[in-house]
Amino acid sequence: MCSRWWYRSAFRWPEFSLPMPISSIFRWPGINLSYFTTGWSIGSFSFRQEFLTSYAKLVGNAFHNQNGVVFVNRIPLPLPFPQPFVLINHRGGGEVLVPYNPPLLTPLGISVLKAQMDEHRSVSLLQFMVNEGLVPSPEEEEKRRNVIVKLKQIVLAWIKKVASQRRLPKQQIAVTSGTILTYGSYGLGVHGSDSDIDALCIGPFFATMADDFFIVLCNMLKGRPEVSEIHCVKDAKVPLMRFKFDGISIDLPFAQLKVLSVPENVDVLNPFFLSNIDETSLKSLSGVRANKRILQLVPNIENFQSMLRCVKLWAKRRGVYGNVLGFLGGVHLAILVAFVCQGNPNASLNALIMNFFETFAHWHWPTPVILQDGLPAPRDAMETRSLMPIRLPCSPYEYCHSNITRSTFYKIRTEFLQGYSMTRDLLKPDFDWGSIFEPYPYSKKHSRFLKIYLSASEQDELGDWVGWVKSRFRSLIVKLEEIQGTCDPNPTEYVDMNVTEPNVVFYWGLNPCKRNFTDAVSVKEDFMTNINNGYQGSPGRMELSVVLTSELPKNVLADGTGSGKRTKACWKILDYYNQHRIPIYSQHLPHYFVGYVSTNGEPVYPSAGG
Ligand SMILES: Nc1ncnc2c1ncn2[C@@H]1O[C@H](COP(=O)(O)OP(=O)(O)OP(=O)(O)O)[C@@H](O)[C@H]1O
Ligand SMILES: [Mg+2]
Ligand SMILES: [Mg+2]
Repeated sequence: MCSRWWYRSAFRWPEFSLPMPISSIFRWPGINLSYFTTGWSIGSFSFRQEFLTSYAKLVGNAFHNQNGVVFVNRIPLPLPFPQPFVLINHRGGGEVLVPYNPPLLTPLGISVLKAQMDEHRSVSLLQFMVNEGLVPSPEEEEKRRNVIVKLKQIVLAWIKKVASQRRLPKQQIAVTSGTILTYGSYGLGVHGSDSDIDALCIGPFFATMADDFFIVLCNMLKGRPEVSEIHCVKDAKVPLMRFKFDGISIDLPFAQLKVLSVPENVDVLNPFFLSNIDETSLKSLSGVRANKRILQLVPNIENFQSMLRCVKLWAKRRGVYGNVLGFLGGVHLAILVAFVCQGNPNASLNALIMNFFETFAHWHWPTPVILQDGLPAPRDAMETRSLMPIRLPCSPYEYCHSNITRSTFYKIRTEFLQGYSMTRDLLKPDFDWGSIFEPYPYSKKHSRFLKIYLSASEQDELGDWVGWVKSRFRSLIVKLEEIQGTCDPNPTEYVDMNVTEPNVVFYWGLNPCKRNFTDAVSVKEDFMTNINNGYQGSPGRMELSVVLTSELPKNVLADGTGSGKRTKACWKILDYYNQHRIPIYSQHLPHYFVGYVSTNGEPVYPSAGG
C-alpha cells in the first residue's frame, strides 16, 4: 500500500526506468509484485516510448495528457488511481506497471499477469510446505536411510542363515540373497516425519513365510537392540510384521520369488520374477508394483511429490483422509494426483493443484479414475462397487479398496468443490494458501456429535480393541446414515486424560436437520452385536452418547473456530507416533485391520496411523 509519505515526498522518477525503485518499495508482502492503491500520480512521469509500447500491449492504448490524466483505451483513469497496481514482468518489454484490474487488460496483459500469479502462487505454496514442516529434515532422512540399510543387512544375514539351515551347497549359499523394497508414502518420497516405512522383504525360493520369515527373522529382529514393539500378523491377505526400528515404525510384509538370488533393486514389474510365485507373495508385491508404476507414469516426479504432499495435508486438515473412516487413503490420493500430473505434464505446482480441484469437483463418479499406461485396456480388471472407484496401475488392475459411504462421498465431493471455488480464480488478489489448508471447523458445522468412547483396562489391550472397533466403523457410519441421513466422522482420535483407564475418543458430526436423534442406545446395541462377533482378544469398553457442541472438550473445539467455552483440562489428541505406539491389531485381528481381507472378501488395509 502506498503510504502518505510517498505522496508528499519530493521523489520524482527522472525517467520511467523501472524496475529498481518501484520493485524495491512496492512489494506485496512476500510477493514478486508491486501493489499499491492511492496517492500516486502517474502523470508526473515522463514516459519512455518503449514503456508506453509495452504498456499498450498489456493494457491497451495508454497515454497521459498534460494534466496527468492517463487514458487507457481512450477511457480516462481517475487520479489518484482507485485500483491496485501490479508490476509485471513482460518478456521483451521489461517490467511494466499496470492497473490490477483485469477488465482493463488486453488478452496478452491477462495472460502475462496470470503467468506471474501462477509462479508466485507456486513459490508461496512451496514456502507454505516448508513452514508446515511437510518435508522431513536431512537428519531425519538420514536416519530413515540408515534404518533401511540395517534392515537390508539383517535380511541378508537371515537368508544366509536359512540357506545354511537348509544345507544348500556352499556355492549357492555364497550367491543367495534377499532384499528390502520400500513402498507406500516412503517409497513415493512423500512421507512426513511421522510416517511409517512400508518395506517389503523379498526372499529367495527356499525362504518360507511361516517358519523362516515369521519365526527365524522375527527372532533375529527381536534380538536387535534397535527393535521394539514387534507384532506378527500371520493369517492375513498381506501378512506382515510391524515393529519399531530406532523409533521409526516399520510395516514389513514378505514375498518369496522363485530365484536363488534376489537382486538388491529387483525389478518387480519384470514378469520373469513373477512367474510361479504364490498368491500371497503376488498380493504382497502389489503395493511395490503399484508405486513403481505410478512413478514411471508421472511426467515430472518432483512436481508429483510436492503436489501429493500438499494434497495429503489438505485431505488431513479437511477431515477427508483415511480409508478406515470411509475417506481417501494415501494410495487413493497418489493415483488421483498422478492422474492430474499425467494430464498436465508441463504445469506448475499451483496449476496442478488448481487442476486437481477442478477435475475432481466435476468428476462423474462412479466413472473410475484410471491412469493412462499405454497398454491395451486390461480385460481382467476387477469390477468394483465403490462410489469413487480408483484403479491400481498394475496387473491384475484391481481397484483400491475403499470404505466410502454415502456421507463420506458427499463430504469428499463438497471439499473438492470448495477447493475448486477457492483456487479457481488465479487473479484473486487476496488469495492465501492458509485458507485452503484451514482445519475443518467441526464445532461450527455441527451442533451435535456422536461421542464414541473406547477404553480397556491395559494400554496393551487398548490398541487391539481400538483397532478392532475401527475396522468395523463403516457399519456404524452406515447405521447412522439409515437413522439420520448423514454423518460426518472426524478421523481425529482424542484421549481423555481425566480418566485413569487407557482410552480413545472419537466425535462424529451429526446431521443438524435430524434433532430427534438424541438417544444412542439402539445404535450402540446394533453396533455392539457387530463388534462382539469374532473378536478373539479380551474386549474393552465402548460407550456411545450424543453430545452438544458446548459439551465438547477444548481440543475438539480448538479446530480453529470453536468458542472453547466448556473445557476439560486434560484432553489431548492421540498421536500414535510420538507417544508409545499402540499396535492397532494383533494376531487376533488380521482379517479386519491389517489383514487386507474383509468380511465381504474385499481387501482391507491398515490406517496410516495404525
Ligand atoms: N485401500 C487400499 N487399496 C489398495 N492398496 C492399499 C490400500 N491401502 C494401502 N494400500 C497399499 O499399502 C501401501 C501403504 O499404505 P498406507 O496406508 O501406509 O498409505 P501411505 O501411502 O503409506 O500413506 P501414509 O503416509 O498415511 O502411511 C500403499 O502404498 C498401497 O500400496
Ligand atoms: Mg505408510
Ligand atoms: Mg503402513
